[in-house]
Amino acid sequence: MSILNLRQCPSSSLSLSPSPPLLSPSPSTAFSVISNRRRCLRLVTSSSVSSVQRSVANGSPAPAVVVERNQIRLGLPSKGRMAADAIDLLKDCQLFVKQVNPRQYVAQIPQLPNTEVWFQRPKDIVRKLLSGDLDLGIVGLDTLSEYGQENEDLIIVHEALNFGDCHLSIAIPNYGIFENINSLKELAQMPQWNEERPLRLATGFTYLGPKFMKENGIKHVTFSTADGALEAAPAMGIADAILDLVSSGTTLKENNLKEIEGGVVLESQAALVASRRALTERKGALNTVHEILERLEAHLKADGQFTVVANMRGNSADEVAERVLSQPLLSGLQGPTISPVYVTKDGKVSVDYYAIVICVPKKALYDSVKQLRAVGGSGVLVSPLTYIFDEDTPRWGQLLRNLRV
Ligand SMILES: Nc1ncnc2c1ncn2[C@@H]1O[C@H](COP(=O)(O)OP(=O)(O)OP(=O)(O)O)[C@@H](O)[C@H]1O
Ligand SMILES: O=P(O)(O)OC[C@H]1O[C@H](OP(=O)(O)OP(=O)(O)O)[C@H](O)[C@@H]1O
Repeated sequence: MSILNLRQCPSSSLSLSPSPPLLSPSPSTAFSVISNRRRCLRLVTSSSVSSVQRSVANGSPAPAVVVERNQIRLGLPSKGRMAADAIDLLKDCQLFVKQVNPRQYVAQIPQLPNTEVWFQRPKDIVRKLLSGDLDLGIVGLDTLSEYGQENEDLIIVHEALNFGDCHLSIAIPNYGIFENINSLKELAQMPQWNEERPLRLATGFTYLGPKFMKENGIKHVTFSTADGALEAAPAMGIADAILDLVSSGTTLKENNLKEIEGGVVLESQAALVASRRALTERKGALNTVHEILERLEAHLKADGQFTVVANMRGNSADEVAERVLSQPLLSGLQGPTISPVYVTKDGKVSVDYYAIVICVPKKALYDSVKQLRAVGGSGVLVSPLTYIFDEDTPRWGQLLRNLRV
């Protein structure tokens, strides 16, 4: 599919140039017509290397100015394993993405009236953040690192959105000459690899792969690339090893491959990313990112916690507090809330016991209940927490320092 984006452009400023090949030996057929003026003709094709990617590869900043428009643009994965989770996460933050139909690539979030959602492939979200066509995006850290190539215009606003967990890792066969090889060091030292016969690594990560091997001093290595099913490459005799994403590890196991010590290039999960230029120059972008960040943090923080309410007999709130705080899992977020429970006895209002309210991490729930019981807690009620809004989000302060605003 190709999109013709027509803006007026002086013909003298047009340039038509074939893109240089990256790692792939086949010459790219991508052409871009670009201008350094704001009014220009841009031809966007689905070919492998776009003008944006070329500018990333050259390390040069994308547009010199922020393109004028009124809406803040948030890029979300259009399909694949991240798409539904990204929408669900926003929904959990009370940000409802309204898409008229699934084939429409633009949507609205009524709660953020100045923001448009654009559905894009993850790698295109990164490219469009760099070109200035998107301001914010949700992508995996792996995609960000591969296509962002450490470009300083990309800022990670929230690095742990709690979905899309995986890691990028080298894997080798668990048979033949690799049977006793269990680390990157051992792999590098195998006598089989030399200038004439280097280690052949198949990967879709054509930026991160060579960078990682270089950083680890592995010289005798060549790279090949494919769009999927890389795990088949060693058995087919096309590669000696692969570098690919792993989550459950099932695909590796089913293809008689194993990971090796020191072979993890990066850990990844979904992240909220922004264009530095958009945050500093686009009106309203910083406010929007603040709101999204606050909602995300409040939801994600609450997601790992339960509210626990229990009753406890005692002579005073202070005495109950001492008992509760003697237990390591019962201090809550800031400390327990302890309130008197009023009862009527013989016509008189009195306080025999206290209600304790604390937040406990979900994974420590049962141990916390045991500790509560151990100090006299009874009638324990547990309910999920929806949001925890702190006074300020540490990531917001970090972002402002990063932007130096
Ligand atoms: N087991 C996994 N394998 C691949 N990606 C995973 C896995 N687990 C989580 N992810 C995340 O999902 C992203 C891949 O999503 P998806 O498969 O939709 O896109 P893609 O393959 O990058 O897209 P495209 O089809 O446009 O090339 C990865 O970049 C990573 O962040
Ligand atoms: O560790 P696992 O849970 O088994 O997941 C890892 C596999 O998932 C991804 O492939 P995907 O399903 O996207 O298909 P692809 O190979 O066609 O990209 C990735 O490229 C691995 O092949």
